[in-house]
Amino acid sequence: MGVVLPVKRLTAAKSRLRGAVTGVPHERLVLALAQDTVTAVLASAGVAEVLAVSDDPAVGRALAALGARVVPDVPGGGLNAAFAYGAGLLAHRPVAALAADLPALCPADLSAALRQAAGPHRHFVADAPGTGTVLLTAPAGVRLDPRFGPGSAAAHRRSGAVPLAGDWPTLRRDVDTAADLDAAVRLGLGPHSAGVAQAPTRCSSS
Ligand SMILES: Nc1nc2c(ncn2[C@@H]2O[C@H](COP(=O)(O)OP(=O)(O)OP(=O)(O)O)[C@@H](O)[C@H]2O)c(=O)[nH]1
Ligand SMILES: C=C(OP(=O)(O)O)C(=O)O
Repeated sequence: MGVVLPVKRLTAAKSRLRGAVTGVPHERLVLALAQDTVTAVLASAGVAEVLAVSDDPAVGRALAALGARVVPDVPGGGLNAAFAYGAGLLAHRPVAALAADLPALCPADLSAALRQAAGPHRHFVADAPGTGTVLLTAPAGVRLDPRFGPGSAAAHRRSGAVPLAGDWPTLRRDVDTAADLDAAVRLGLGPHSAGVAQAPTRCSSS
């Protein structure tokens, strides 16, 4: 499976999270979320390649250092354009589109979801509240057709993608707000976010 992760420019990304950790620059927190997400993805069984889509040079350097391939964003395209572009570059193999704001992600949860996503259909995993999407997959040669954004779980279902029903709490825990970050802290954070938020670490990513 090839995994595509989009990361906005750090100054603009995750605006609802701004100020969530007192004394920590916003850009540092957002980068740490992406670093922990990529670290867990790279440690997950079934992942052959990780492609980050970002225009931010600091994101590019940090994620490339972890082992991701990094390509620039689609000018003016937005989140779904970034996912579609990245998926197109990996279309020779099954593709997974993953939010880059999953700092509690454990490789075991992602690996289990990717195993269930095998087969001829597109699949998705809803976020913890059930309205958003954290993961969308497509078989090799099938258009990803991402519909991320408000109400994306219903939109992905309407588009024909099949919901995956596993528990996977660390996969479903995306972080958009300070309350989401608190919930992720309770699961245990990856090392980058744990350092930034001075919180406990999660399952081992290696
Ligand atoms: N490359 C790229 N990534 C994006 C874009 N928009 C969102 N993302 C990333 O997609 C993931 C999910 O982002 P969201 O939480 O939906 O969006 P956000 O705009 O960063 O957050 P808010 O400002 O709080 O709405 C994060 O990793 C973002 O950095 C985009 O236009 N291009
Ligand atoms: C983009 C999405 O979510 P959020 O902005 O809540 O991260 C989504 O769930 O499709």
